Amino acid sequence: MRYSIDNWDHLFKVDPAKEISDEDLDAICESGTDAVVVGGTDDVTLDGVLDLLSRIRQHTVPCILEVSNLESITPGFDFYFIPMVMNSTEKKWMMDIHHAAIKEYRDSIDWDKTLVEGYCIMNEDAKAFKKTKSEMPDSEDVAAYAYMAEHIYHFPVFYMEYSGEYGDPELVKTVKEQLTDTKLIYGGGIENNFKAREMKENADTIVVGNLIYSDINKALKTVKAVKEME
Ligand SMILES: CC(C)=CCC/C(C)=C/CC/C(C)=C/CC/C(C)=C/CC/C(C)=C/CC/C(C)=C/CC/C(C)=C/COP(=O)(O)OP(=O)(O)O
Ligand SMILES: O=P(O)(O)OC[C@@H](O)CO
Ligand SMILES: [Mg+2]
Repeated sequence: MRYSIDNWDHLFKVDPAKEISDEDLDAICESGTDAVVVGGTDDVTLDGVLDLLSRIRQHTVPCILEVSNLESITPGFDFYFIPMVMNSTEKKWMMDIHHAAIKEYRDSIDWDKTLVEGYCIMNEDAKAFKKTKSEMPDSEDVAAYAYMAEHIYHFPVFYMEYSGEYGDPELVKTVKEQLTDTKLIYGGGIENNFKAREMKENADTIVVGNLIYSDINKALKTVKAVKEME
């Protein structure tokens, strides 16, 4: 089947490095979310990825691997998200690691199922920010990254990543205004229905991650909250 992000309002992101009960994972998969993303920053192993894949595969929800390292890439997902960290100070996270992956996997890649994400990480305390040695952009920088994502790199997705922290809705609005074809994903600190809706006002798609582990019932409610908009 060919999936498309064009109609995705809501994604859950589950972390292979974290424990999740069958009951909670089943509820996530049956919640009505548009897809379940498997991804994290630290301690992502092939075993952890395969464990989640086999459990999510018991449901019909589309299952996406957001690739975080070369060691945990595996076939079997409906879709692959490839992060490229635009505000990293190291070329590795925008070029070298992808170059290595292409050398290893180029014959296995189905580009119809692969989506490149221009990431801008905006929480200094996030593991991904530290790992990629990102530098904090100001509003003008973020808008310029978004514009570059669309017009220079032709990325299908620009991802405003506040992982662990709630971002600035006004900045999300400004960024959305830079984009025509490139889709805007917002993720970070969505911990209730209000925040889910506030970010979905301007982002094309919102991602709920940590709330799954801190308050599963609130996390599940965010699906209906954004699906009821419009
Ligand atoms: C066999 C097969 C099917 C092959 C196809 C595989 C495929 C499609 C390959 C494509 C080729 C390619 C170019 C791959 C690139 C692979 C790669 C290693 C990219 C680097 C990704 C990257 C920049 C990682 C750095 C960390 C990062 C930005 C992760 C994104 C996820 C993220 C920010 C999670 C949030 O963090 P979290 O862990 O949740 O934080 P907390 O724990 O604090 O909550
Ligand atoms: O974990 P939270 O803060 O919900 O962020 C979601 C996602 O953007 C993380 O990559
Ligand atoms: Mg997380």
